[in-house]
Amino acid sequence: MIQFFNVTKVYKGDIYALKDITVKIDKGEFVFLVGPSGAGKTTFIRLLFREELPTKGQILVGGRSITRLRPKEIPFLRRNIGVVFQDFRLLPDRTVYENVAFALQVLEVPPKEIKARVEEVLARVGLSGRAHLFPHQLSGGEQQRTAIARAIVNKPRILVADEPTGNLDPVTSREIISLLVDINRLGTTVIIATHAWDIVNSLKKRVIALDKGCLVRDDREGVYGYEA
Ligand SMILES: Nc1ncnc2c1ncn2[C@@H]1O[C@H](COP(=O)(O)OP(=O)(O)OP(=O)(O)O)[C@@H](O)[C@H]1O
Repeated sequence: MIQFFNVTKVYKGDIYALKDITVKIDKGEFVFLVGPSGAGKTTFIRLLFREELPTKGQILVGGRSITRLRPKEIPFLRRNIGVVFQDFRLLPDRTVYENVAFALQVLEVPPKEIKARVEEVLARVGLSGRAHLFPHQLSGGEQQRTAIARAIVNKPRILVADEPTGNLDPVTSREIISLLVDINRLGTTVIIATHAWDIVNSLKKRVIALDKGCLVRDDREGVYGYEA
């Protein structure tokens, strides 16, 4: 479902963020992407939803080359990929409900359907009673749950998260990762870039390790490998 073929990304200033990465992630997998700061994790994720283009190599998502998409085809790729960030990126002047609904409004989903789908997804992330609150009235964990609800409300086939627990305490971090595991159990491919070594070590999921832009490890039931 996701394939990187000899992908290299060089940023301005001759910075090799990724070097010759070849990797395949199947439909329905749960993958941790680990590695020290600057290893290339964020770059990997940005390439995946075509926020950046590779300097060399090819990336396929669902059998299609995403490096060759025309600009007007990019929204179709992004409909299949939900993205969650460390800093939540919620709209501060909209409620939980409105933040999630907005993702469907831009796709011109009919209002009646929006209401049903937002209510369903908020129940799924455990926020039914918090729908009317604004982001500043929520805990960090609740803000991240809102961001996850927004990312999955359109039922994407892939969910990527870039350090989703980076701003959260250890207990809340575990809850958020559990939620992502639940989402994966229902069939969504989940890819998480993280420094949370204790969580990675306890879950025994696939671990892809990057270091200085190189893929240095790919283990089926992996561990973090070193302390952050
Ligand atoms: N837009 C950019 N322009 C120039 N260099 C960049 C850019 N984005 C990332 N880099 C560089 O590419 C390398 C990989 O960065 P990346 O953010 O992908 O690493 P990371 O593993 O996500 O790090 P962290 O764990 O600190 O978030 C680093 O050397 C970084 O400084």
